[in-house]
Parts: sequence; structure tokens; C-alpha cells
Amino acid sequence: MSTAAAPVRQLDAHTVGELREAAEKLLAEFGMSATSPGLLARIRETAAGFSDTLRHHCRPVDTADGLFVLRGLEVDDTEIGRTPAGWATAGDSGALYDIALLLLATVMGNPIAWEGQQDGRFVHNIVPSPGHETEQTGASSTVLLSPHTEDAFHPGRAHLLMLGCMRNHDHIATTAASVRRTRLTDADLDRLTRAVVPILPDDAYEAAQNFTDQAPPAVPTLFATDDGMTLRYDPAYTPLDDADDAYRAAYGRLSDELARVSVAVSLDPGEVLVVDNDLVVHGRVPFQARFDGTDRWLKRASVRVPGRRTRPPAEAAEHGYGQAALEAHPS
Ligand SMILES: O=C(O)CCC(=O)C(=O)O
Ligand SMILES: [Fe+2]
Repeated sequence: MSTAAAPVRQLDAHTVGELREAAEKLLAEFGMSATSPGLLARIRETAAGFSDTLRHHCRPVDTADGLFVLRGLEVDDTEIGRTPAGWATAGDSGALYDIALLLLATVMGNPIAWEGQQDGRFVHNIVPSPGHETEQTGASSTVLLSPHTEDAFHPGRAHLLMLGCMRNHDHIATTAASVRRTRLTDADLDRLTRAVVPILPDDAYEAAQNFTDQAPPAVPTLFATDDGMTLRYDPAYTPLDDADDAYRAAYGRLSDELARVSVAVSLDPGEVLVVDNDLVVHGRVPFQARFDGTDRWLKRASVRVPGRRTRPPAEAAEHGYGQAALEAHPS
């Protein structure tokens, strides 16, 4: 893994001010709730009025890295208070940044929330939680969070994943690997674009894991678009034992390639990592949590981009294990 610099989009002071003032105004107007329908409507209005400069910084990912870092926002380490001990007790901690993230997300597309995840909130708190150290979820710490497509089990998953950093004293890196940087033989590409095995719901979705109404659909790992390859990948939740040897071997070579091209991005407070969830798989290095209120703390938003053609049309028929995402801005 390399720590090669991710493409950075630096916001100038004026544009940061524009974003911050808008977020402060909405927070003052709506109190502390980051998800009321009234607030969401005002977020949409406000984002529509943003300057061309701010909008330009929110343009789609435009390199094969499949990601960028928005830099310029500042986070006052004292003002934000203690890192919550878990998402369930986070409440409105850092609510200003929930709103700032939703404003940016709304410029990029339509933020989504899942009823079955973090109480249906549009912005998730990603913090290490005692008792969850070794899980394959964002609450883990001592294990490597292996590279995955976010919400890979679902056809309505995000096109973009945004991770905004509140605190990261120990410089713990998010990992990211773009399928557009991998090299695979035509034979492997051919195998991996076939629908052979399903991707099952991850441990963040208890209700989906109990869904037994219909069989899990087999889905392709890779999909060739006019603009290049996209991927849907979550090995920890893919029953590869059900695939034949040739498929397993090809999948293994894809995993090796993703590891080879993986970059480590250690976010500083105020930075927002934007990952194209169709091009890039992300994860996190293992770390020792502090559990003393000063732990690493990220805010996460998921965004759909209307009209994208990065996925196989057959996805439209998938049941999504009974889960549905809520869109912040009804179309
Ligand atoms: O903690 C991180 O850097 C990433 C965690 C993750 O996979 C996520 O938030 O979706
Ligand atoms: Fe993730």
C-alpha cells in the first residue's frame, strides 16, 4: 500500500466562509436536528444558491484514482466536544458538520439514509466502539476493515461516499483502491463480469440479514461501461465457496490487484474524502482505540447521483433484501 497523495481540491477562504456561514445559519434556524424534513428542504434551497466556485469543487471525480479530498474547512477540536463512544449516543455532536456535509452532498447529488442503519440518519458518525473492536463495520478498530464497496449488497447503494474528518489524532488511514488502476487479463475480466455469487448484507444491517423471502441474487463483480470498468466488491460478505475454482482464482487476482494499487489516506480535521463507490473500494487500517473521548471521529454521508450509468441494468430487478434507502430530496 502506498501513501501517494490523493488529488486535493483546496477551497479558498472565501468559499469556506460561504459553506460555513450557510451551515451556521441552518443550524441556528433548526436547532440541533440534522434530519427534519424542513431542514432538508432548506439544505436543498441553500445548496442551489451556492457559488460557481463551490459547485466546481464538488464536480464529479475526474481522475482514475476515483476519489478526491476537499480541503479548507476548519474544525475546532475543543468546540466539537468529546468523540462519542458510539453512533447510538452521538446525538447531535458536531451537528454543524452534519449540515455542512449534507450541503456538499446535495451539490453532488442526493444524500440517502437507510432506515436500518444508525436510526435512519443521513449523516453517520464513524467512531470506534467498545465491544465492536473486531467487527467488519465502521465501529471496529483492532482489525483491518477490509476493502469494500459501501452497501455492496444493495442495488440502491450510494454512488459517492463522503467521509468528513472531525478528529484523527493518531493519523489512522482510510484505504482506497480504484478498479481503474488494476491490471487483469481479458480472461479474468470476462469471468468477473458474470453474475456467479451474491453479496450478502453486512453486519450493519440486522434486518436485511434476516430477510428470507427470496433467494440472494448472484451479481457480477465487475461491469464494463463506456467510460471504463466499475466494481461491486465485498469479499467478507461474498460466499465464494459457492463459486468454481476458476472464478475464485480470478476473484483472488482482483483482490491482489486492489491491494497493489491501494492508497492510504489519513484525513486531517476538516478534510472531506469523496470516494466514487462504483470505482473505488475503501477500508481502514487497524488501530488501537483510546475510548477516552479523543478517538478518531468521522462523519459519513452517502450520495446518489441521478442519471448515472455505472451499473448493470439487471440490478433494477434485485430485491435488496427488503431494505430501501430514503432520499433526502424527493425527485
Ligand atoms: O473508517 C474509515 O476510514 C472508513 C470506514 C468505512 O468503511 C465507512 O465509513 O464506510
Ligand atoms: Fe465503508
